[in-house]
Amino acid sequence: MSAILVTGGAGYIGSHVCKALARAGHLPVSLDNLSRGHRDLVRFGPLVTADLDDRAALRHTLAEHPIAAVVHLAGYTYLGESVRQPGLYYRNNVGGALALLETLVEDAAQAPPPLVFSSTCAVYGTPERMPLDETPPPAPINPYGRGKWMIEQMMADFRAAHGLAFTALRYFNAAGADPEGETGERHDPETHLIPLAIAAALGRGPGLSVFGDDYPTPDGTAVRDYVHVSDLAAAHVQAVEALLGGAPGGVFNLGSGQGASVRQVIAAVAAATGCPVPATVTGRRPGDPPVLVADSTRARRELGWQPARSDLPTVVADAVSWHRRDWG
Ligand SMILES: NC(=O)c1ccc[n+]([C@@H]2O[C@H](COP(=O)([O-])OP(=O)(O)OC[C@H]3O[C@@H](n4cnc5c(N)ncnc54)[C@H](O)[C@@H]3O)[C@@H](O)[C@H]2O)c1
Ligand SMILES: O=c1ccn([C@@H]2O[C@H](COP(=O)(O)OP(=O)(O)O[C@H]3O[C@H](CO)[C@@H](O)[C@H](O)[C@H]3O)[C@@H](O)[C@H]2O)c(=O)[nH]1
Repeated sequence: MSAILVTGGAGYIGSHVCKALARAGHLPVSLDNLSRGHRDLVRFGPLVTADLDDRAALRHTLAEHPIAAVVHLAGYTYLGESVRQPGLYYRNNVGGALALLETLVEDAAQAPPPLVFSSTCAVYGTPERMPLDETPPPAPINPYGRGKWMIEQMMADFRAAHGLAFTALRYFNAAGADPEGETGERHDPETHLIPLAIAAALGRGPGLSVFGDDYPTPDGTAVRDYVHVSDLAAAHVQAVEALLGGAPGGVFNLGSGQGASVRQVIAAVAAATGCPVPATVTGRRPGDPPVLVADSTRARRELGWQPARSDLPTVVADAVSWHRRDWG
């Protein structure tokens, strides 16, 4: 059994990655400062409660467990917040990643463990061609995306200087929840469309704000690619195992390949809950591109990735089941 360090393992995607790693016979060792994660979602291996910046805790964790690889998910994740508070994002996400990278390569006598990094389609900015493969040069339009692109470039520099092998997984919109109900999405505050639409439908939150209906899309609302979090988790296991097997690593877009507009998501939530979603159109959210849909051919071909639950009705149904349970 190999121990895999999972930063951000108490978070939404991280907890699903831990489950998938454990299922595949690995020991996920979560490192999370619990600033936005949840202790009770760490169910599949030990938790080290520490900040990425705490180099002593990182060193101790690396010494205590024979860490074969690292999955680096820890970070802040809100595009809108990053526009309002860029310093927070550069300090936590870029500064945190730098502390991690420097600690991983500290012991010059040993090859650093390979790293799988949570990147995002937000690195592409407002690309012209859809679906989107990995060829357009990154041109992020918000501090969150710019920070993720900086981290990808930092990892490439660490590869050149220190032999760090890495894979960057550029996720589109993570959504849904573990179909067995062991973990799911619990952001606080919640800003993501699907949980907010479910909360509005079930009377657990305010009516939904639709951020703009004047986009150049068929119904005027923004189009995104909602990919099931369990499918994302499976890709992490494949990426880790490829690196452990000596593969060179790479950059992969992870999405379902299907675009859904905000209005289509609202309709899917209404169908899954049997309740209408009260919604009002407000202005566009700064930093939001009109359309993002993935071409994940490279991940399918090189990692053998096969998304199984990423059709919108399944994504929404799994999210509804989780929230009904989690909200009690
Ligand atoms: N949710 C999405 O749709 C999406 C899409 C693309 C990329 N991502 C990336 O995936 C990763 C996970 O996203 P998520 O939705 O699970 O978010 P999340 O907030 O649920 O999880 C992030 C976790 O990181 C922890 N964390 C944050 N800063 C930390 C620090 N300095 N030290 C230690 N722990 C820290 C938080 O406590 C939290 O548990 C993030 O890097 C995010 O940018 C998410
Ligand atoms: O109350 C809301 C919330 C969202 N939206 C819209 O719904 C879409 C999806 O928004 P959201 O669920 O907030 O996700 P994103 O802002 O697209 O960001 C997610 O997806 C990105 C990749 O696309 C990741 O990088 C981020 O970490 C992750 O939070 C966007 O068009 C939003 O404008 C609304 O209309 N109303």
